[in-house]
Amino acid sequence: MTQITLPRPDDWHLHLRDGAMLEAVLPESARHFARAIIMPNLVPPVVTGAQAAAYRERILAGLPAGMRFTPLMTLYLTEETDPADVAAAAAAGIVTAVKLYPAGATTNSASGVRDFDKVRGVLEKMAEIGLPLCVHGEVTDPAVDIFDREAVFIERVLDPVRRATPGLRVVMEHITTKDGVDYVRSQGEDLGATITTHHLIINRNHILVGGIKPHYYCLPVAKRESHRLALVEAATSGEARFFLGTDSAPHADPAKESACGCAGCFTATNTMPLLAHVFEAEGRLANLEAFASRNGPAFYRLPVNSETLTLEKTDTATHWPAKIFGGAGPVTVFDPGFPVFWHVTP
Ligand SMILES: NC(=O)N[C@@H](CC(=O)O)C(=O)O
Ligand SMILES: [Zn+2]
Ligand SMILES: [Zn+2]
Repeated sequence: MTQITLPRPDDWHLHLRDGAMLEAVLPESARHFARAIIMPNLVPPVVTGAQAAAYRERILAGLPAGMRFTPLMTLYLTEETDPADVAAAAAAGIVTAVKLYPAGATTNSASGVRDFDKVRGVLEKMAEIGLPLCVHGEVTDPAVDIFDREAVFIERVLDPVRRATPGLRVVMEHITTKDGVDYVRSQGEDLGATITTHHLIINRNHILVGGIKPHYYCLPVAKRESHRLALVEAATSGEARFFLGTDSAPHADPAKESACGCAGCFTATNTMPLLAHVFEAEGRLANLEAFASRNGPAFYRLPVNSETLTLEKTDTATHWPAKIFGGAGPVTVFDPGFPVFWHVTP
């Protein structure tokens, strides 16, 4: 038996949704993670400080008795966002970051940004107060191939926006390419990146070979194997600017198993055992602590959690429920497609 104990991990990119879905998925995250950056892409989106405060209350109210979990709230950046509201929400401790969705890039992103000149005032205010911008980094130009959208976003949008706003602290969310890894490494300390669990495990073949697998479909879509390998190398390197953001994104099964299925993988339940597997396979288990517990707080200028989490490896494969059930319908838990021998100790 092998064991590893880490400071309790955090999830720096999480979709908790609302209502019945929130109630079903919240314990799955709270069981292992101390804090999470909560994505604001509800319908309608969380755009003001008051809405973020109300959403935080709904999350805390949904937490089962005996569980501790701190939701770190974000605001959904729109072309109408008021810099003063953002600054007030940050000063009051209501929001930890602002989220940029290019309009139409992903699930519930219709209110996102089309014209970056319209958000210049907000970005400048954020640079001034040190509030991070979390970015869904894909262009939405229909002429750009879906597998190239991250690389093109870096060149056409991200790099120009960062140059135009010196001091802006940016997290490239859920990077999926070697281009993303290389860009982060080429830049200074004001740029970080989250990497998801599933992008360390699947490539585009997993989605498309032998029949289409809707539960492996997420955005940004998984890329070819060479990109997955670059992500694994970066995540397991221990380097400070790469940290865990699961992007666990629940959709009820009928919405995924459909002629037009939703994007999102649900990994809240089994992320920590899966990461232990991936890091051990690289001979880098010792760096799991950096990736899951230390680098995120360092970037967000928050303390590392004082509580711990222990993972244990046994001779028998770990089993998770294939689905979790709640009022919003069944949600399929991400299946890595190979046996995993790690579990989180109770
Ligand atoms: N990752 C996804 O595939 N889906 C996310 C949105 C997002 O993070 O882009 C969702 O909200 O369902
Ligand atoms: Zn996204
Ligand atoms: Zn997401």
